[in-house]
Amino acid sequence: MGFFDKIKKAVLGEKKVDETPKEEIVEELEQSIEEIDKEDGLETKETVVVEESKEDVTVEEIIDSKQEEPKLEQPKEEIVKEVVVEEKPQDTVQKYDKGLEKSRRSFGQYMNELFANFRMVDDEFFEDLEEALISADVGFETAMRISDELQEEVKLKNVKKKKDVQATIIEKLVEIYEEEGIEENNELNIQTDSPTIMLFVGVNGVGKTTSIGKLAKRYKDQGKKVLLAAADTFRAGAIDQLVVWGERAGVDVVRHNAGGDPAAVVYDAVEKMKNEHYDILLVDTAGRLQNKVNLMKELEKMKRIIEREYPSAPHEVLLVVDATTGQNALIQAKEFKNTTDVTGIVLTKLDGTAKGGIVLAIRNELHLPVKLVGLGEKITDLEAFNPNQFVYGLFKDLMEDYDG
Ligand SMILES: Nc1nc2c(ncn2[C@@H]2O[C@H](COP(=O)(O)OP(=O)(O)OP(=O)(O)O)[C@@H](O)[C@H]2O)c(=O)[nH]1
Repeated sequence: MGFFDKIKKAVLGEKKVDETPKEEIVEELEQSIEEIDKEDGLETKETVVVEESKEDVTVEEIIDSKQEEPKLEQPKEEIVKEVVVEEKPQDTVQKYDKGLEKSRRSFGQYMNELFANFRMVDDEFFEDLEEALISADVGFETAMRISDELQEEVKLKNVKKKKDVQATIIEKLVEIYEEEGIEENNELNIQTDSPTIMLFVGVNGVGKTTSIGKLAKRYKDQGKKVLLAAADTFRAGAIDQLVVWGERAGVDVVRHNAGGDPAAVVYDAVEKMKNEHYDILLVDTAGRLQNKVNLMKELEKMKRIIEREYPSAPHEVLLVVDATTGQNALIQAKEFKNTTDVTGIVLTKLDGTAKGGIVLAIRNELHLPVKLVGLGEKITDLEAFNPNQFVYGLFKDLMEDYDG
């Protein structure tokens, strides 16, 4: 099996996943329902029409709307069930696929430009390659590493053909995720038999509150009792925003007034967690990097309060960074890593950027695991980071070109 086939298999499974676009699934669903309606002598047109304005309408939403319809009992439910079952496994693949579209396109473009005038693998080619990789936001160190490794490989295997050089580059990029000896656990450290507490840090506007809201919704849907703590007391807006996300997700929020002591919010939240038996506590903190000492002290104080009640907590300190800021995200991550014990990264707004290569830089230069990725603004658009899916989403077109 080819190198890229292995990745494809890991992402898509043995069988080729049906890549039917959601619109087509919906259309099929509508047609099936119409047929059943005709058999039943019902006119369904107006009830099954998908609202044009709802661009991102989910199959679940459509299904919900259909379940309200009268008289269509068993047969429609069966169709609906089928669609749900088929949709779920590829939903994540599609989200990665869509979320990484811009990055994939730009990466492909850099590679195409690089190889447009390819003649041979000489010094000039390696310089151009380094430039192309840096432009694709994989980071300076990563670009140099790939270039060095490629030079060795070229000598070792006498790689000359354009196609083989291209394949080797992608192979090297993918290998960054597969290095032995570097432990990377992309799973969130969720406790199964005791409460889980996670702190979220990151500068303003990166998507901290949104990510907390999305994660809260996910755990709530799994039947967990979730509590949020608005410990970013620096800005009144941040508190209000968390309250709004709490409402959206249907979970409780502990809040104080703006300007209060964040540690006092955490104290109240921990008490509430203990007394009312919450499963998960997500703490929104203020991430003011301009004052590192204060930030460190503030976080340490919060941790001490948490540890007093739950000695193994916090179970995660997640740094939220905005992928659209590219290299700035990397710099922020480096600074936070030096300031506090970050256990993982939440990389937001991947859908809005062509700088998806930043994941490779974070992986190669920081050795901090990316644990969650934001792939859109909807409450369901937060995904567990899956390296295979990421790599496939980023290099899919190139893999298909080179691996046949
Ligand atoms: N496209 C896209 N937008 C996102 C994503 N995550 C967050 N956003 C948007 O980013 C903006 C900022 O998000 P917030 O959650 O308010 O950021 P924050 O870090 O909490 O910022 P402060 O509240 O100012 O500290 C909002 O408009 C979000 O909708 C994502 O994954 N994709």
